[in-house]
Amino acid sequence: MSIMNNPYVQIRRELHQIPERGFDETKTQGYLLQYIQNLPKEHIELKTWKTGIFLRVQGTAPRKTIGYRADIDGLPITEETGLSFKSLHEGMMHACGHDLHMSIALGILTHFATHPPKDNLLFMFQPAEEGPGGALPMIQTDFFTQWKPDMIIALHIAPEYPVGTIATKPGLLFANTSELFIDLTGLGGHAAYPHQTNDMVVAACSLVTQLQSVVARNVDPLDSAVITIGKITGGTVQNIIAERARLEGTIRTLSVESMKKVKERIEALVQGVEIGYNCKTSIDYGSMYHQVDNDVKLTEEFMRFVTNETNVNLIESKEAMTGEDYGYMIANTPGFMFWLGAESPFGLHHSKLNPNEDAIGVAINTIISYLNFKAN
Ligand SMILES: CC(=O)N[C@@H](CCC[C@H](N)C(=O)O)C(=O)O
Repeated sequence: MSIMNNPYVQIRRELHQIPERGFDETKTQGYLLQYIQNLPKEHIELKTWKTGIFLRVQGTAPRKTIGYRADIDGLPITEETGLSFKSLHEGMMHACGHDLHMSIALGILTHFATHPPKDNLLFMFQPAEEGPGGALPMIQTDFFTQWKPDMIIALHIAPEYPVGTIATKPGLLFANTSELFIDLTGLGGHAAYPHQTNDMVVAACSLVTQLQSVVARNVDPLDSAVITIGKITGGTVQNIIAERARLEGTIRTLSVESMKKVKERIEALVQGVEIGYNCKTSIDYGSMYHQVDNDVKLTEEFMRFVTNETNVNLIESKEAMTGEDYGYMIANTPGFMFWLGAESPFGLHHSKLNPNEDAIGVAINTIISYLNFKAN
């Protein structure tokens, strides 16, 4: 397929305009179903699950099933790209490339719906990757058990790599994650009478600073961890001392042991704030994601395939502190994930992320070739 005539660029743009939050992707699911409706039906079977879709391409002489996963949700970010096809949903944006992930999956699916390989293919359009996580409940369904793949693959766009790059590694690729929500409740009051109150804005600010010491002083420097507080809310108006504050963040670690240790330290610091600022606190860890652990043999084989059989430039990447609930999909089924170069001066989760759409054709061609190699 020539990149110039790639219809999946237009599909990506249409999906880009309708970003929706996890498990709220009704328009997105409707768009995907309408597209699939127009594919030849002889070789495909479809089941919807919540806002996601399972779709099996029946192989001509199946010995196994190969899974392909694409995530479908957007993020609560106000888009600032100025693109003609920018988001039509106020305050929502496909700022993590899932619009590209879906259009690439449709491109691959369209090819195999008309040219089925010997083996079965299972396409999974998965909701809620950004949270609270759709992969784990999706693999716990009867649909997944019935059509169970023997291996699964997935990609994620990478704004930092040029188009034409694929980057991955055998073994650990993405971190363990845990969301983090901390609520602080004290005694509010008049801005001019701080001595009669317990100010939760001051307590929250102190806690944010203390949390950074966990990574700096409690985690082995040769291991890696991140604590990010992405949102702080507190108080009501400028001249009232805040009764409540809330921190919302995420924890990332490369090992399960570090996650446990980081949480213990966070709990100790929160307890300290409770005593020091005379307030009540609560911690909620929200959703947690299993690390993405690429199957060594399959990933090495894929890396050799990319090097020998395609015009794509392969890079052996390092681990990243990003999280992906796809990790659950390949925790008990062999599989791997790879980065797809989609150069953009602004990175993932940025309001100006503008991936290079030429990456769509590169991915469709490369994955079709790889699946032809594995499934025939
Ligand atoms: C690829 C990517 O950016 N994934 C997200 C996953 C977020 C999981 C969860 N909501 C959390 O924040 O812990 C990421 O932020 O890495």
